[in-house]
Amino acid sequence: MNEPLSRRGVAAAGGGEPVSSPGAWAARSSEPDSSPCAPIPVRGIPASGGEAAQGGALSPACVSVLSVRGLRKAFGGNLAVDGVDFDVHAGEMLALIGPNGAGKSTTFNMVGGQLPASGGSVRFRGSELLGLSARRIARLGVGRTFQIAAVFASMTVCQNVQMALLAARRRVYGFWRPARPQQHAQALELLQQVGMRDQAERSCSELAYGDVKRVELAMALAGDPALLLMDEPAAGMAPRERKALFELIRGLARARGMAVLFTEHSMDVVFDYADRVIVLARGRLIAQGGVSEIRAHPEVRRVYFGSGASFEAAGAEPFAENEVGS
Ligand SMILES: Nc1ncnc2c1ncn2[C@@H]1O[C@H](COP(=O)(O)OP(=O)(O)OP(=O)(O)O)[C@@H](O)[C@H]1O
Repeated sequence: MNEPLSRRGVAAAGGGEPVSSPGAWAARSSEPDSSPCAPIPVRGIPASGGEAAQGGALSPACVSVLSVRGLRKAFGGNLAVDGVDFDVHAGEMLALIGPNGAGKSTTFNMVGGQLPASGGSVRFRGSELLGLSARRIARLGVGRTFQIAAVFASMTVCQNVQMALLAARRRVYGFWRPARPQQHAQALELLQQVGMRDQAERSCSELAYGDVKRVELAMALAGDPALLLMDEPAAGMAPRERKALFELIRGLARARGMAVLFTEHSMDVVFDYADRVIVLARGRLIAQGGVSEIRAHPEVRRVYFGSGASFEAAGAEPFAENEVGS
């Protein structure tokens, strides 16, 4: 586990063979806003091409990092997640949206190992995740951030990232001192990537909320994840701040070839930053596709607005208008 902070190659689903380095991915992806992948057809939902997906075969860079099939979760008689299928690809920003109670958090928690599934399969780079602990899943290369950023307020920015590096390398706390110079340099490198290098020695308690979210992102990157799960990363942030955060996340996804699966209630960021969108309602996947397809999708509009309205009319903030989301 002493590998350098530079990114790992991305391993193929099923085989574990590195097929794409981030450098190679960046070279192929000269258009930073273009989606890396065409959609994969999944059970029950036609794979009508996303904007960047028109016209043919999948790009060689389009490696499925996560494959979810038939995922289910029952809470007693309530089927919170009901046979959900989707893929997330290297370098891709995939948004998981849906009204309150749709099953987004439940899905996230099953993928991240916080919640046992009732059925189905979650394969990460070919390995089954269901049944593994959250810690084990993290060590396989699945990073996670939470709605409420989890940092130690009493520690400096750099110390927080050093702790995350130690945890990622399975070092016990007693190794803190000997490991410190190396961890410090690596922490600074990560902080550079999230634009927080110049605040490394500040206490986290002094930071603006947007900066705390950047620190949390640097901590999630300490495990060098091939997949990052972000549960409402921009919750509680002002529009300008959340756009800046999503610019950063998308840049990191592209540069590292890192797949990002995120939930978000702010439709402006979903529509601006997602390569593809999957939509849950009452535990079922009702649509998947590119942003413009999802905006125009009759079933999606129906679950968000009833009938008649549109995302455009609601100013891309349907939940605020309709009080069906947080
Ligand atoms: N621990 C639990 N025990 C029982 N029912 C639960 C539990 N967690 C979630 N549920 C139920 O599962 C369904 C899906 O909830 P979930 O939190 O996944 O939805 P969500 O899409 O994340 O909603 P929100 O946007 O409000 O966060 C809801 O009906 C919810 O009441």
